[in-house]
Amino acid sequence: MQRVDTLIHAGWVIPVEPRESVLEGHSVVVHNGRIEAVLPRDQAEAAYTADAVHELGGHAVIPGLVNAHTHAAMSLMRGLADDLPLMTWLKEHIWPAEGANVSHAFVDDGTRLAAAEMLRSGTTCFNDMYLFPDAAGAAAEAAGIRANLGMIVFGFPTPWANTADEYFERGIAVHDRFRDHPLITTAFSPHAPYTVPDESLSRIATLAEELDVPVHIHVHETAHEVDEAVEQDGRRPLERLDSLGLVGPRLQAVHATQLTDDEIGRLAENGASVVHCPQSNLKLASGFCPVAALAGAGVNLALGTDGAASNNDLDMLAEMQSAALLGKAVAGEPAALPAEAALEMATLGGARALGLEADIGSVVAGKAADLVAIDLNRVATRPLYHPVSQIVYAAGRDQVTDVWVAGRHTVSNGHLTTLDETELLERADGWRDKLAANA
Ligand SMILES: CSC[C@H]1O[C@@H](n2cnc3c(O)ncnc32)[C@H](O)[C@@H]1O
Ligand SMILES: [Zn+2]
Repeated sequence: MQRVDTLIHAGWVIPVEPRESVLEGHSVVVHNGRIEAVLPRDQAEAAYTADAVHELGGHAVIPGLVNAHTHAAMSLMRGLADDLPLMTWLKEHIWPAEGANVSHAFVDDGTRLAAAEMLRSGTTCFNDMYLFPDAAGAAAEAAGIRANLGMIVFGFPTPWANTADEYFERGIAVHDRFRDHPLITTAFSPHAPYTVPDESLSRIATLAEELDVPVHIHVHETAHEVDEAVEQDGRRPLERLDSLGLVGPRLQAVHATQLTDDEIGRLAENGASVVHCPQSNLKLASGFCPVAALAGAGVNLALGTDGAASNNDLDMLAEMQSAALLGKAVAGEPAALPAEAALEMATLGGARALGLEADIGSVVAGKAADLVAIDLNRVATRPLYHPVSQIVYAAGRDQVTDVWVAGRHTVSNGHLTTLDETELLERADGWRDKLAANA
């Protein structure tokens, strides 16, 4: 008998790799933060004893969800400005509020609040794009959640940096600080083609190769963005990014609601990922990402919530359901984006986009033990024909009971083990008062 850290006896294990696999009555064996084995329960019990044994018979265990695009600290701006189109929302509400209020302390508190919401709803990894990424990293560390921090770049001053050189210096300092961290990685995160000049974008193309990191950017979010670029520059933004060397396997193209067939082909040929944010696109009326066409062309698809100021939650289960339903509506085809494909987008697709597929995204021996247990023994998900159908089309985040990140039990029976929720709420209220006073 081998002694290990944790044994999870599940009703079903949904490994995601291979896509259609559902392992009934299986156990996940966890040791030193990694998945040691996934076995039928009787075999696991015959071979292993564990310090912690979890009986989760009515539960499905899935890979930790990967939120592939968010602005975590914007949880403190949830509900600040609703029901507006993107550029009015940004220019008249969000950017002024950020200019007046965002600081290291704001990002620390906002990211902790977001991490609590994400962990409790089954997200174990988030791809962040926000000011003060050093504070976001420290908050993620405290929460015990995996994070990819944005080395952000804008073409104008913000509370984080004033000049192009300052953005690069500060971003690279964050990269260096977290270089060997077990849960934290970095990406270049130029905000968008319309806010970052060519010189900075080509510098990013070179540095991303040197540092071996992805490039995370909002692109083709609205028709207005594309039309304005064509008017000013004679080219569509993706063409401009391509000419600057940014359309390649490192690219995480966020939103991509406006794509021609040629552009879909170009993304596929170059191995780029698209990060679909259906609820933010719906709320800002930005447009519809052609996910079925992208999947058909072989483009890797990931899923993100965007920030809580435009979503207005960080709930990846709900996002999966929206993606699956909208994918069918946009394609005019109910077979487009089946439940298994939506789950893959929210897990392995995100891991691939972040360059972390060797480590996370599926429940496979050797990968990190980023795991989520969902209680299917509830009225919302019974009777049960297909666990994956219940997870994608019916389950709510209140059904997430247990979460492990690299083997650490961060949510236990619905309770966060790493952060004090009462304190998070008090601080959130404090920021609400400050933002309201500064408005
Ligand atoms: C580079 S820091 C992130 C920056 O992005 C802003 N933002 C939030 N949501 C969106 C969106 O959907 N499109 C474009 N920009 C967005 C956020 O307020 C920060 O300023
Ligand atoms: Zn965004």
